[in-house]
Amino acid sequence: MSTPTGEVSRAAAQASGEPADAVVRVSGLRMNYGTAEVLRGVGFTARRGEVVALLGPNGAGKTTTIEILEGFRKRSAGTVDVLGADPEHGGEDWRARLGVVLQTWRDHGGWRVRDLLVHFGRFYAPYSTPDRARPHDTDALLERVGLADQAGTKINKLSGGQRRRLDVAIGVVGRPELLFLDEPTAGFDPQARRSFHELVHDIVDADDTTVLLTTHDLDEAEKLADRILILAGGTIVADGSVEQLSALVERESEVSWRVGDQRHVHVTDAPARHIAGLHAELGEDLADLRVVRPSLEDIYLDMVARYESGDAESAAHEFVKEIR
Ligand SMILES: Nc1ncnc2c1ncn2[C@@H]1O[C@H](COP(=O)(O)OP(=O)(O)OP(=O)(O)O)[C@@H](O)[C@H]1O
Repeated sequence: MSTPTGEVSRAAAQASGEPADAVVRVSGLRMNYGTAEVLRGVGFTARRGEVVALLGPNGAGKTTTIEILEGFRKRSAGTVDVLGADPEHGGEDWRARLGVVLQTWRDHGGWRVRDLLVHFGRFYAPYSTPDRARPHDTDALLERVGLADQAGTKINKLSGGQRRRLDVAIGVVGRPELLFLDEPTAGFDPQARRSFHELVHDIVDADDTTVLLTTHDLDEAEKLADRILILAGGTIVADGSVEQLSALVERESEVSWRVGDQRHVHVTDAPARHIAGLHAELGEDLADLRVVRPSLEDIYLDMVARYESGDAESAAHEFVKEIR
């Protein structure tokens, strides 16, 4: 699908059933570190304005995937298209359309907040277009991320939460079409996490930005993302909204009850009907009735536990069985 310059034909992509407004297209992506096969055929797309979470256990290959998409890491095989180019051949003009929220800046502690944003913003000015004036107006951006009062503060005097807000401001100062967030709220308390999520939504909605974030936390993926991709065993083992993925796992419930001393168990996709039948049949003899529906989280956490005990391949395999 790629031409020698890395451009991908939109017609070819549409013919293959991919969305026309895809900003990221990945297929058959493989990555080996020496003899270790970390990615074994990863494929997904992300559309314009979509917030996509790449979720998976420690060491599943999330950071590797986004580093390949950012053009920071050379893949072993597969096709990758990001904003119409192969990241391995993306030039400065391509890079200017991306935003990356890195872990907190430590090198610029003596800089003042506003000066640093102006400094980074200058890089984007030559890439301004009629549709997207670059960079963001500095004061408007400071206002939006809640740092207007800290404009003249030195970075080493900011609190942890304020620094993270500055990280986001730096990531979006060039008004990116695609923003990468690698484990954006690792180590946050619940309150800081919630306010960070609101900030990301606010910023990306305003510019219809596509966001690709990594996390190992299902709750974070659910709060931030329109769509979740679960990476395990080197491939994407599930792809959908939380509702879609939950619906897949909630098909089968386990109904258990007791009659006298005897306990009974029945697995069904229609628990209400089964319970009504039991009630009609057993009346007052029906005791200790329980319905257990495994949630997406139960199944995900089981998979992570198995994965982290060293059984990555069977963890991924069992997970796929559970949700199909
Ligand atoms: N430069 C490298 N050289 C060799 N192996 C690497 C390198 N970078 C990552 N790995 C290995 O590749 C695997 C995937 O790592 P990666 O950081 O992409 O996973 P991750 O899903 O982002 O993990 P985490 O959630 O812990 O950050 C791990 O086993 C890691 O040890």
